[in-house]
Amino acid sequence: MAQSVFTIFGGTGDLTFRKLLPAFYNMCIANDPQFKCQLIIIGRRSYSNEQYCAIAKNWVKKFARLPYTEENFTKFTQKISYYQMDFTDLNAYTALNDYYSTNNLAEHIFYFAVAPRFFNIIAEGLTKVCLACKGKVILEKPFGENLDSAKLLNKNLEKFFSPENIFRIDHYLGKEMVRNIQTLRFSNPIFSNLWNSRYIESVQISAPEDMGIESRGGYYDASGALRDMVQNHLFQILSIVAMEWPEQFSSTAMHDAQIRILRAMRPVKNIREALVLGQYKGYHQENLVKPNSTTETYAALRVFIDNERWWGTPFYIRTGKKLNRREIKIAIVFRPSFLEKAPQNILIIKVQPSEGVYLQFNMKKPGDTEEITQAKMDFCQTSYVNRLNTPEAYERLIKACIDDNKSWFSQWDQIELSWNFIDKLHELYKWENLPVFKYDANSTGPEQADELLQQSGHNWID
Ligand SMILES: NC(=O)C1=CN([C@@H]2O[C@H](COP(=O)(O)OP(=O)(O)OC[C@H]3O[C@@H](n4cnc5c(N)ncnc54)[C@H](OP(=O)(O)O)[C@@H]3O)[C@@H](O)[C@H]2O)C=CC1
Ligand SMILES: O=C1O[C@H](COP(=O)(O)O)[C@@H](O)[C@H](O)[C@H]1O
Repeated sequence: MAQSVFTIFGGTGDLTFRKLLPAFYNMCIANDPQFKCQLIIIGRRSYSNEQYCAIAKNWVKKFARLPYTEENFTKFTQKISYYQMDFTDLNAYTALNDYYSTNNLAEHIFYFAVAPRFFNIIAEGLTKVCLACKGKVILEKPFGENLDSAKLLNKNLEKFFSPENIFRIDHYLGKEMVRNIQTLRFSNPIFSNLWNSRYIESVQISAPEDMGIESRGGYYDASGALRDMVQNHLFQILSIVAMEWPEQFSSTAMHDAQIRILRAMRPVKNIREALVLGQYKGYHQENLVKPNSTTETYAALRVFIDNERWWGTPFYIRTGKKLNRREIKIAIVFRPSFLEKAPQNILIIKVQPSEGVYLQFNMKKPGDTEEITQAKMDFCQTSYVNRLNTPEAYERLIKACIDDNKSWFSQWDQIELSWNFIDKLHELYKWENLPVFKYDANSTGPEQADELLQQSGHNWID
């Protein structure tokens, strides 16, 4: 197999250090003869290769799935070339093209690991790179900053890259337990028969993070939690949890099933009952954040899906920065039993940090009593040994791109529908002049997010 040349724009950014380099390290040292790559890292800072690799080393040590060894890291650094350039300078691309020719680099995969406002300019610059239009491009989420910019971006990118070479990545679609949702749902009649509003009271998708925005103020302050997490990752999860049986596990069938859910999302009328935004205290002191910024670092929302299966069952979504924990989980809360004292059954799909499934049901307390107690069955599929063998999301998706497999990449119509929904939420929130509530770092977020559920007699499952 030919060697793929990955050019990573945004090579000094958080995504590259935290996720991409550790993923490439894993793939490079995994001894897969099929995997051959070269990494051209684009950054505007003045680093030698050695300096760049010395910084990368600490990130790889901390985040790579496979064990760090000096020998392996040295092997990995042989694949890395740091290339200094300001990617907004259109003249700089001629020199980049010369660099590719001198070093005989073809089979390009361009990775746009940058804020979406830079996608256009990089694509324009690449028109000066002879082989670029034959290459593939991986675009990070969010694709655009709103519906209008996403449409324009789509049009412009398709002028340059052919549609089959455009890979819109959403790394949540590479996560093991997100991939598992459909198997869990459809291959288990004990779940599939109950997977509807008759039996399910609410669905809760939670993705709290303990980190703040770290060094990403430049990107994050223009984005916020709804654009950064909900429009893409969490709506993808919602549509997989809610979709109908896709008839086959083919990518087109699944994509169509997801699209039907996004179309059925009920437009919000009363924003006060649907959305709570928050911002952690101290956010204004973060680097590159505008003074008085009202960007939300927390979002909680309630969504309804207007179809027969989900009529009347709310889907709650919450995510935020600087909260008291980092996890992703999907809680399916079943309707109460006719026995008043029996707590509700709950099924939790644990996506991270541990992967597994948790089921809560009722038993008789042992002994001479009729009291009810909860049985908590916790299946954990992450053990240390297993983790070493589970390809991480980015590894999977990067390999899929090399193989031209688009099954688990976002499609344009999904992006369009979810932007449409998110834009309206933003507009309504602004129109009603609703506050962005302050919350303490290390907390569960603003208390107004609890009230969002309490209005329907529900509570977040923690
Ligand atoms: N961080 C994460 O965990 C994830 C991020 N993403 C997505 O990845 C994208 C980037 O995010 P993230 O890495 O966090 O953002 P950062 O702000 O950390 O990184 C942005 C990068 O762009 C570079 N850059 C900006 N302007 C220029 C320029 N003119 N010339 C050259 N380089 C430039 C920055 O360089 P410099 O260092 O010099 O400022 C930096 O390397 C976003 O779309 C985000 O949604 C997706 C999944 C996960
Ligand atoms: O896309 C993004 O994802 C990360 C969270 O990813 P995870 O795999 O660690 O759950 C988030 O921190 C970042 O803000 C966002 O851009």
